[in-house]
Amino acid sequence: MAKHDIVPEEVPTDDLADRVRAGLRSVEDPDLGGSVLESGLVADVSVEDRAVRIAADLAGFDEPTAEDVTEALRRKALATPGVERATVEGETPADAAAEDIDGAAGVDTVIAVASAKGGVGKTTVSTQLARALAAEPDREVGLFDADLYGPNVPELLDLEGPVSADAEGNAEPIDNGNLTAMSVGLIANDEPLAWRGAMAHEAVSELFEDTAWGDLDALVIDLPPGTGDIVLTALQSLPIDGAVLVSTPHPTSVSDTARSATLFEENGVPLLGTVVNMRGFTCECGREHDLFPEADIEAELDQPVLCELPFDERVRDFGTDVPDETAALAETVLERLDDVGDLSVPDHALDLRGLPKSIRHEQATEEFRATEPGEAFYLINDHDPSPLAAELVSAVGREGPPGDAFAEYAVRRQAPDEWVMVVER
Ligand SMILES: Nc1ncnc2c1ncn2[C@@H]1O[C@H](COP(=O)(O)OP(=O)(O)OP(=O)(O)O)[C@@H](O)[C@H]1O
Repeated sequence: MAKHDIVPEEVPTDDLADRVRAGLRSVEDPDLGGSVLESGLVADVSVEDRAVRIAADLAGFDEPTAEDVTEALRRKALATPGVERATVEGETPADAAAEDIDGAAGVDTVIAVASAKGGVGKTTVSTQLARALAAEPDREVGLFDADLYGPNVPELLDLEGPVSADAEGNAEPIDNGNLTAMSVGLIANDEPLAWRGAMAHEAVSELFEDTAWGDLDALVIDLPPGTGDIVLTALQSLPIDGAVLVSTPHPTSVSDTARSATLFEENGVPLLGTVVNMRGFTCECGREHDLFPEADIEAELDQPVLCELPFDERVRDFGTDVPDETAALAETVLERLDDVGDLSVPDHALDLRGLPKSIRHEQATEEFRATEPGEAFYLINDHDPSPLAAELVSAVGREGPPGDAFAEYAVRRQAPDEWVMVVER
């Protein structure tokens, strides 16, 4: 007889949760001794449709110990009559660290501006975009100049140090009227080369996090050019909601931009589109000239062109004026952010973070198999869960890439340590 046959059809979930808790009482906390319930290792037990979820604080254990504790908790839960499935979810070191106050905690939306090549107008676009966003009176906007080797934002915005620290020791951004800004150039004075070296790539994310941004609606980051270590670390560690790429219409700039686009996609940062800078110019007689009339950049990069900016020598003298093209760019960027916005994650999503890596795949496939056909399965992980999707395909006897095998399949990085995957079973 299957064990769930010996309990009534409808088991009140509170009773079942109590019975699971009673069973867990005999599992010992390997660190503090005594029961995992008394020691606080098990923070919560919840039940839905005979499926048990145990929230456990495994952050302080090494991998093998966390694995043993997880297995012991699952076995005990599954041994409780009426329980069909048991999942253990761990509080991650990242959850614990989230309690630390981070200078960027009050920032709603982070937009990165990047280019594969130097000199294509990335800083120009970043500052204009930030100014255009800040032109809306109710919107608080910041600009972070992460370009270690050519921090030009202080010059463009006419910013000067010194940078002072607030009571928590975080750097105060410089107030530029309607914008607040921080630049590695303000910290490194005239010696940006001093940032070179093994730790340079970490310096960008440290300065970002150690800046007291306050409550901002939007923060624009001017990334360094290229696809090197600094950009990669910034992509992986900063909470970027979407990226704007800047390219000129020149074929080499476009093909380099395609490489940047791949890097962003591989790191789960949504691409908002491309700004094509210096597309053409208007001569004194008033005629417009397109320098590369054949270039179909939208098709080549397979992503939207957000706007095309002409070559305009007045570009450095706009000051706080917002040209029509950049005002429209800001609106398009906000619309695109809505399009690529975070997936809304239900409470019952399977959170694999904090669990020993060796059991994550098993838990995910088990839970996915138990999902009703046609229902959406949500999974949260601390790194890209895409490789797991192939296992889900075969777990339910399907074939092909996940995008073809399932009616709905999406992976989104909501925060540096929060990747969400949704798959329709
Ligand atoms: N649309 C434009 N029309 C005319 N000049 C422009 C335009 N966009 C940028 N420029 C000029 O081109 C130069 C490079 O621009 P910018 O500093 O914005 O590029 P970048 O990509 O940030 O460069 P890097 O990161 O390599 O320092 C600047 O002198 C800038 O004033």
